[in-house]
Amino acid sequence: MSEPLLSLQGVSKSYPRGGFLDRMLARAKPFVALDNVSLDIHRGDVVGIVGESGSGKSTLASLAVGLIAPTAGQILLDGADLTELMRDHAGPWRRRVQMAFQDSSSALNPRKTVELCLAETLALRGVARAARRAEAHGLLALVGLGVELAPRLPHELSGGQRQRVGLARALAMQPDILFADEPVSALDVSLQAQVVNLLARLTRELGLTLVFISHDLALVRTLCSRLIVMRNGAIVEQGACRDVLDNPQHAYTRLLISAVPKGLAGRKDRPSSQNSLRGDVFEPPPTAVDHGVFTVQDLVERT
Ligand SMILES: Nc1ncnc2c1ncn2[C@@H]1O[C@H](COP(=O)(O)OP(=O)(O)OP(=O)(O)O)[C@@H](O)[C@H]1O
Repeated sequence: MSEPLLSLQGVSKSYPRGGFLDRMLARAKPFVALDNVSLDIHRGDVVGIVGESGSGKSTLASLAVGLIAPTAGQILLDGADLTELMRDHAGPWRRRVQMAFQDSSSALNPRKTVELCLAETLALRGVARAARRAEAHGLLALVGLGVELAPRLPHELSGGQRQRVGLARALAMQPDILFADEPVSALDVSLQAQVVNLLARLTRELGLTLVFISHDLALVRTLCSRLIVMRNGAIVEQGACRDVLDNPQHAYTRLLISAVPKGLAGRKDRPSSQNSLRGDVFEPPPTAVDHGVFTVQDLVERT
C-alpha cells in the first residue's frame, strides 16, 4: 500500500491534573487523554471516529491538525514530522490539514462578513487580491449557499448556513485532509442531512480525505468507508465501517451499537429509510475514490 497521508505513531497526550501545588509537588498524576495511539490514514479515506464522550476523539483531531502537541509519539504528514513542520508557523502543512468545528458560531469571527472571512483565508493560501471575491463566491456555491449571503455577518445566518460557511472556509485552503469534529450535531435533522450529503459529495468529487467524528452511528455508516472505535483514549476496534457495525468484535463496540435506539444504528437488514436519520437523501461515496482528478478549484469553477 502507498505511504499514508497522515500517520500517528504511538501518540499520547496527557494533561496535568490537580491545582498548582499538586503539580509542583508532583502529587497528582497527569490525566492521559490519548494513550499510545497508532493510526494510518491514506489519501481518499473517509474515516469515522466514534466513542463515548471523553474517549479522546477531539484530542486525536486536535493533535492531528497541530492545535496541540503530543506528550509522546510522532505524527507524520506525508512522512514528515508534524512537530518539525509546526516550527514554521506559516508553513504549507497548515493549509494541508484543516478542521471544521462542531460549533461554527464560535469558530467564525462575529465582526467579519462571510466574504471577508473567506477572502482572508484565501489570502493565507496566496490567492491574489483580485481573484479572491470570485473564488469566495465559488466556495459559497460549492457548499450550496447563494452569493447574497456574502455581505452578512455570522449572526445573520442560520445554524446550517454558518456550518456551511465554516466548511467553505476549511475548503478554501484546499486541504489534503479535513477533520470534521461533530460537524452536524448542533443542527436539526434536515440540516444534518444536507451537510452530510455535502461532505459525501466532496469526498466523491474531490477525493477529499475526511475524518468524521460523530456520536451518530447511522451518519457514520452512510458516510464512512472506515471506522475507528475509541474508548478511554485508546482505539479498541477499527476496520471497514460496515464490517465493524455489522459484525463488531469488541464488547465495547457491541455496547455502543446496542445503546443506539433501534432503527437508527444503520443495520444492514433495515430499509435504508430507517438506517439513518434521513436514509433516502444520502448518497454514500464509493469506497474507492478516484482522487487526484479534481481539486477544490476545479469544483469551484464547475459550480
Ligand atoms: N485541555 C484539557 N485539560 C484537561 N483535560 C482535558 C483537556 N482537553 C480534554 N481533556 C480531557 O481529555 C478527555 C478526552 O477529551 P476529548 O475532548 O478528546 O473527548 P471526546 O471523545 O472528543 O468527547 P466528546 O464526544 O464529549 O466531544 C476528557 O476526559 C477531557 O475532559
